[in-house]
Amino acid sequence: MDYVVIVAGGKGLRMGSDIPKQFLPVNGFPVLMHTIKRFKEYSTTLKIILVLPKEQQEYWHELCKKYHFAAEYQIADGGETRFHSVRNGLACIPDDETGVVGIHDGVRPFPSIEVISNCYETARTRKAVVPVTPVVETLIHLNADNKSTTVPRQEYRLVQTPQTFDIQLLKEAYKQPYREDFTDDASVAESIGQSPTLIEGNRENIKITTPFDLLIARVLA
Ligand SMILES: Nc1ccn([C@@H]2O[C@H](COP(=O)(O)OP(=O)(O)OP(=O)(O)O)[C@@H](O)[C@H]2O)c(=O)n1
Ligand SMILES: C[C@](O)(CO)[C@H](O)COP(=O)(O)O
Repeated sequence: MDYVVIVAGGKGLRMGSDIPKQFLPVNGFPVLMHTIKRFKEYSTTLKIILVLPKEQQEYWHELCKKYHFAAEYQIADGGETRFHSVRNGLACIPDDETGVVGIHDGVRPFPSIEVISNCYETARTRKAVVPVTPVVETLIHLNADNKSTTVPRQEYRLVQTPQTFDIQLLKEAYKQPYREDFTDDASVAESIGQSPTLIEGNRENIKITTPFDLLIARVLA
């Protein structure tokens, strides 16, 4: 069985809005509804686990009623960091389950169906897959004295989600204690020795982080 854990347990501090950014409207619907719809379009049999802050779950149910949004999913509680939220989501998958699990940011509403499909299919053989895009501007490194050095941008990639994994592999990786450098799921898998296969992401698959990103999302939707 394949799963997606959609993490929407964050506070959205950089957005600075009263309600967390995953609930803000983009062209008539909350961001998170766009995201869930994308995965339902990809597959009607994919099991969806939605991670939400405990204190926002009632609000989410009200939004679903208001927007007549009906989808089948299991809800898990958000944690202190993204790592903890993912771990809570993974705990909903039976321990002996086989298949692929994708971890996706609730605030990335525009992964293409082609990228989602490529992530899941590639993970069946490669076990850990990450969609990336090239760096399209000049990149500099700042040292401790704020001195800048231009670095070869072809050696870097921008990382997106969904990141897809063999279920048993990712469950094992998430048994580790939290570390600050675990900023995504590939970094957690890497630390148990599994380097990811990189595939091409889609540039519209932005992470809505700041008010500027919300403007872009309203154009892309
Ligand atoms: N404790 C957390 C923190 C983040 N996330 C989720 O991880 C994704 C990417 O995180 P980010 O963009 O950093 O979201 P926030 O943590 O909400 O934003 P900020 O860092 O600005 O507070 C988001 O879908 C967010 O809801 C989560 O599920 N649980
Ligand atoms: C997981 C992620 O979306 C990959 O780009 C990203 O690292 C999450 O962002 P955060 O701001 O570090 O939570």
